Formats: sequence, C-alpha cells, structure tokens
Amino acid sequence: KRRHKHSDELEKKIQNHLTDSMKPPGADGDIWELFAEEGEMKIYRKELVEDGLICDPLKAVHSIGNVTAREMCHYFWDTDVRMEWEGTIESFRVIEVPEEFTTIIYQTHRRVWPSAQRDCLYLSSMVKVDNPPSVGDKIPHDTWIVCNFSVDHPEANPVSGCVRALIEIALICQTFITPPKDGGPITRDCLQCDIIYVANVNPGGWAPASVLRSIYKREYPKFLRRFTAYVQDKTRKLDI
Ligand SMILES: O=S(=O)(CCO)c1ccc(-c2ccc(C3CCCC3)c([C@@H]3C[C@@H]3c3ccccn3)c2)cc1
Repeated sequence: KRRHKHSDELEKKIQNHLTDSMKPPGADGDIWELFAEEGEMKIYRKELVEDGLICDPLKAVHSIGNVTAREMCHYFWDTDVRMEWEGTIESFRVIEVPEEFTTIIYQTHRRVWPSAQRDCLYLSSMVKVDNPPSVGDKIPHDTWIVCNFSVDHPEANPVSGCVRALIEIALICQTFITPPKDGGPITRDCLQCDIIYVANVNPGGWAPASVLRSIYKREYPKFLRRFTAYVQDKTRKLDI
C-alpha cells in the first residue's frame, strides 16, 4: 500500500476531498460567500485568519463542455505545460518523481509588494477515483482528482529570501456523457466536465490582509478562466 514516503498522507487527503470538497458549498453548514460568478463558474470564499495570517479557504465550481475529467486533470497535473497556463509562478522545478503520476515540485511565486516573495514545495498527484460519490442524480462516467499539498524535501534548495507558503489544493473533475439522440457515435459535443477546485493557501508569514484578499479576488477567477480555456483549446478538434 505504502508506495512512497507520502502515500498514506496522500490517500487520506484524497478521501477527505472526496467527502468534504465534493459537497456543494453550504452543505457543510459553513457560510461560503459567493465572490465571483461567470456563467457556470462560481467561486466561493470564507474568511479565515490563522495565527494572524489570512488563510481564506476558496472553493470554485464550474462545468465546461467538450472535455473529459481526465484531460482537465492531466493538463493541470502535467508540469510540461505548466507555464502555458500558470500566470503567477516565476519559476518551478520538479524535485522528485516518487511514482508515475506523482511529482514533488518547488516553485516561486511572483513577489507581491510590499510582502516578501513566496515559494511552495508540494507533492502533486493525479488519481482516477474508482467509487466516486455521485453528486445529485447524475451518474458520472469517470472521476479524476489532482491533489497538491505541501511537503518537506531535503533537495528543495530554496531561493533565498522566500517565505514558504503552505498549500492544500485539489482539482476534482467528473465526466458526464449525453449520447446523441439519433444513436450516433459519441463525440466531444456529448461531453460535459464538472469541476470542483478547492484551495487553502497559508501565506506562511505576514502580508497585509487587504493586499492578500485583493490578490485572491483577482487571481482565482483569472486562473480558472485561463486554465479551462487552455484545456478546451488544447483538446479542440483541429478546424478542418
Ligand atoms: O492550483 S495550484 O496548485 C497550481 C500550481 O501552481 C496553486 C495555486 C495557487 C498557489 C498560490 C501560492 C501562493 C500564493 C500567495 C500567497 C501570498 C503571496 C502569493 C497564492 C496567491 C493566492 C494567489 C494566487 C491565486 C490563484 C492563483 C495564483 N496565485 C497562490 C499555489 C498553487
């Protein structure tokens, strides 16, 4: 069962995301504030301060056509294309590949004046979920998750002056297929991908609350817009 040093922790986090993060906002009795809405994309936040640091949890739900859950998770997980859609990291390095779909990444984020530059050191794993909880009465064709969470690593060789931000992030995607009425073959137009993105970022050190909250308000909608458009573009059949 224990495939690498972080296997147990990864399994536990994935189980937690499948039970907690897949619940619609508010189902957990918590008060989520809808702070951005664009079509199917709805982004919620909660105010949370831990040890004086702004750790506002974020939860986004979205649904887009013409892509599968596996494609969404693949492009989110695959470091080969990371800089094609990530707009806020300055550099990143794959430190270790503990197993085929699991990497350990060190990345630096663009400095947010007036606070110090942040870096993240995290494990990123892409997993197909076998027995997914079905949300509502729709039955998913398949469910995939990418789980990113902070770990330690002796070879991080961090950029000096960076403050280590701590992250707990998950992208959970489900494919829904609506076969064509005329019984024809299933095409991309029959696909719908439901997305849940949860992000818990601890800035790791002091930063002005107003500055952090305005970054979150700006960056998360931008990230979800840009990333989903990127995947739809990468998977679009070539215009013949
Ligand atoms: O989804 S991922 O796994 C994709 C891989 O990169 C991921 C997303 C976001 C972060 C992240 C780490 C640090 C910070 C801060 C904290 C103080 C100064 C920088 C932020 C701030 C919230 C803003 C932000 C929000 C969304 C996207 C990028 N930036 C975000 C890390 C990983």
